[in-house]
This record gives sequence, C-alpha cells and structure tokens, in this order.
Amino acid sequence: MPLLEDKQITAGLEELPGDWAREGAAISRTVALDDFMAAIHLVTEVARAAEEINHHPDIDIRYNRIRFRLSSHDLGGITERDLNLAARIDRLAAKAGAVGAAGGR
Ligand SMILES: C[C@H](O)[C@H](O)[C@H]1CNC2=NC(N)=NC(=O)C2=N1
Repeated sequence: MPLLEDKQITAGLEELPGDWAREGAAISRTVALDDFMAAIHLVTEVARAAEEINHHPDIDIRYNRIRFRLSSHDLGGITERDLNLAARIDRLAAKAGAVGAAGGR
C-alpha cells in the first residue's frame, strides 16, 4: 500500500468525523472519557480493532484522556491503513461517549 500524498491526507482527514491532526509522518487525535476505566475500556476495543486489521496505533493514556497516533511504521508515513484505523477509532470513541480533548473535560 503506497504512502499518501499531502492532498490525499488532507482530504482523508476532512472525511473523518473525529478531529484528527496531521503531525508529519503521522495523524493524531486526543479524546476524553468520563474516567480512567472508561478510557481503558475504549483502548481495549481499539486494540481488538487494530488486531483485526493488523495495524496498530501508538497510544498515550493519561487518566481519562487518550491520544491515538497513527502511522504506517513499515513505510515511515501515512497510508490508507491509517485512515481506515482512524475511522474505526472514531466509531468506537463515539460509541463510548468520548469527546475531543478540546471538549474541556
Ligand atoms: C508483523 C506485523 O504484521 C507488522 O509489524 C505490522 C503490525 N502493525 C503495524 N502497525 C502500524 N501502525 N504500522 C506497521 O507497520 C505495522 N506493522
């Protein structure tokens, strides 16, 4: 699967419901949950999705906030796999009642 061009990445990010940001060779999104266990439950669901597609996020968990950072490590950049995983994360995060970190919780 090839690396995406800048304009493809920009278009792909606009299609995603979550507020993903481009960070060089990766895209990232931070979400906030009600509490630590809610965050851990979401991480567990994302882990199952990652295993299903064999594409794994970098995850930073701080109490009720989770930062997901996606990159295709084998190619050192962003591919469709990252956009696909981001879409799955957005669906799981919405189901879990997550809000963007900008939500101020
Ligand atoms: C052996 C295994 O299939 C590879 O290491 C997969 C696993 N998950 C992965 N996840 C991500 N984000 N990038 C990869 O290059 C990658 N490679």
